[in-house]
Amino acid sequence: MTDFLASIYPWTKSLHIVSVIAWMAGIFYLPRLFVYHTEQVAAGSQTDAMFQEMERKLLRAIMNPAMIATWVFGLCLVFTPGIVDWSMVWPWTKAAGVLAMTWFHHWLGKRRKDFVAGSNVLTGRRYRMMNELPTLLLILIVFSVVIRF
Ligand code: HEM
Repeated sequence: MTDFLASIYPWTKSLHIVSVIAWMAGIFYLPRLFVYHTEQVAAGSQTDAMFQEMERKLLRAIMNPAMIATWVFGLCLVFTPGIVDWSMVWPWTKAAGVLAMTWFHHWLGKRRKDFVAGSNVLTGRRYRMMNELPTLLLILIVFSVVIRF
């Protein structure tokens, strides 16, 4: 199995990076939609329904599959021989960043359901602030995996 993973390594890594890009596109865009949804849209209006549809499609059609693909290809890289040395610091900081990013994804999913139920209580400012979190996590993850301290 590890020989097989080693033989497909360039493919796994390419697919990992492609999935990450798709996932991050959604992670940054969905909270922006929430900001506009909160600040510009009246509950129950036609625009409200349109925003809910955009948010649902973004999460279900792009973000969920991209997150799963990132995890699958990322774990294949973890099990590829010679890639991860757990005695170093970077795999742990990367893992912490990735787990926090996954938590943020699920937090966004719950907030989407709030809009559907008409029970969103967060302000646009709050969504803007939360949007800083994936930026910080992205920096942590990329520095971990590239600098390899
Ligand atoms: C979801 C769980 C994830 C796992 C298990 C995982 C695992 C890995 C591993 C083991 C590598 C090393 C490959 C190598 O050195 O050849 C890697 C590479 C990489 N990962 Fe992840 N990763 C995950 C998520 C992410 C996320 C969320 C991002 C960005 C936000 C990311 C960005 C990258 C990048 C840019 C590389 C290429 C680094 C390089 O070639 O120098 N990964 N990943």
